[in-house]
Amino acid sequence: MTNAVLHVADVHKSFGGLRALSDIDLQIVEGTTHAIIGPNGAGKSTLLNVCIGRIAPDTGAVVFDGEVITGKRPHEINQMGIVRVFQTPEIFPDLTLLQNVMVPAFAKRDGAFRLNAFRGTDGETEIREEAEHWLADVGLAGYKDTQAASLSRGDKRRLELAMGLVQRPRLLLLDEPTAGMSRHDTNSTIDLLKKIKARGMTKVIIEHDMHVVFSLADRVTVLAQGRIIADGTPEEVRRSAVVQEAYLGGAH
Ligand SMILES: Nc1ncnc2c1ncn2[C@@H]1O[C@H](COP(=O)(O)OP(=O)(O)OP(=O)(O)O)[C@@H](O)[C@H]1O
Repeated sequence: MTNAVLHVADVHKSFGGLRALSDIDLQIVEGTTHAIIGPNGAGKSTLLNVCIGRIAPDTGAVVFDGEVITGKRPHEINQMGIVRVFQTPEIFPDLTLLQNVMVPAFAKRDGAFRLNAFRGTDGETEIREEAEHWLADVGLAGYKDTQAASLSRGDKRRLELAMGLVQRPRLLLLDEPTAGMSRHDTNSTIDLLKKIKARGMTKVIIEHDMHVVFSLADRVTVLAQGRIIADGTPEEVRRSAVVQEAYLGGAH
């Protein structure tokens, strides 16, 4: 048995007559960066949503740190240490960057964010310092009092990452971290994610950009039409005839 942090065990999910996930069995090993790739409609988002409790599988289970999490609510799974960032920008545009990072820090400590949390509470200094630390970590220390709405797309992603890191996740799920970014922003995001990778944090990345996948992943799982068609090192996957066929036959 491997030291899997997350085990997706024999998961199936249909939407009406459409089989979005079939026979999915996947292990995410502690300390690795594991990419999930596949053509449009392959089932990547559905799989991620099953892992964070937003979608219930028809059969099968998700086991996190030895505990079955299937059936738990998304916020419970989040509290256990699975943090998802990106895809939809989930920042607070009217708040400053510092306040944005303080919100999940409060939520992590208190189990929920209280509207009056910014007003002098016992832990505010500690939480402020924690938020400042993670803003600096993603390179945004100089903008802590700036309103989040004014950030560039790349910097919004950095902010989201800080909001995820402040929760000190056991497993970080990155949903298309470079979608819609310029090559320059993509490369600086890769550098940032490499820095986080060097600390040994376990990460799952859903990504279309192969440059990002091959720059970061230790292991790659390829989905097509709801099934795992390949799983291996980036080199093994790159050379796989089945994978090449799936991509040539698909939208990419
Ligand atoms: N809530 C839903 N109701 C019905 N069908 C759905 C639902 N969510 C996803 N699907 C379908 O399930 C299949 C898998 O979708 P999913 O979004 O998981 O794929 P994906 O690999 O993330 O695609 P993309 O790369 O385009 O985001 C698709 O055919 C999609 O249309």
